[in-house]
Amino acid sequence: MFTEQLFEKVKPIWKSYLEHPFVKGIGDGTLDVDKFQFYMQQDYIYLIEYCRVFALGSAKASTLDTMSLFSELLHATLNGEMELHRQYAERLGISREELEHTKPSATMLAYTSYMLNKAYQGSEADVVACVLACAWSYNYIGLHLNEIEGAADHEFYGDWIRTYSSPEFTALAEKCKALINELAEGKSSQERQQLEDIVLYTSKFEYMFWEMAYTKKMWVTEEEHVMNV
Ligand SMILES: Cc1ncc(CN)c(N)n1
Repeated sequence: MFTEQLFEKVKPIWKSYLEHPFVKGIGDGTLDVDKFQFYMQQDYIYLIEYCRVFALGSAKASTLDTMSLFSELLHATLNGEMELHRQYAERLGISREELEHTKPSATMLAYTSYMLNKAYQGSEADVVACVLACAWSYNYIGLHLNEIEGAADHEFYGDWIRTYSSPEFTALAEKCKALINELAEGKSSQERQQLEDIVLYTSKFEYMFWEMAYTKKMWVTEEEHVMNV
């Protein structure tokens, strides 16, 4: 199956997520809350753009089943996953306004711009390739962290782990996998390579996102500009 081949390609990158201090910190509950807050705000505005990618998928869908799946993913992200962020924001004393108007970091903007560009230019299969690493790798991380004794019961990070390891989130990731397997069938090796490239690039962006969150990196600082003149 196409997703099995894809997994072999992205495995080293995805394994590095599990070793990343941000992800490990969620798993053992030691992550600094200010880093999580930074992540959660960037992730909220990431998800707004991610929803637009699903909408493009619906517009490009060649069957009603595919159109329906993209609209299901859009609905689940807007009203399910983003509700997790809204609840964390409330716990952290961040208003809805502030959350929605978070200033974008360079990595968040680069990642979402890449997905939107590919989704606008490409086919419905390219759109699924754009969202695949997002849905599947979060489920992969959620399921791994859920195996750590007591992690899902952590009073702060437990909600995050329970969301991404939930049967509902797992089912959505599985639907994305099934759709790309269906769409990849009958495609030329060049077209399959194109899909694989999108999944590889988005997987690399996922790592950069964890790193951005851990270092709370927005943009190159004034000092760095000065040093490089
Ligand atoms: C950056 C990122 N990638 C993926 C997901 C899971 N939808 C997310 N919330 N944020």
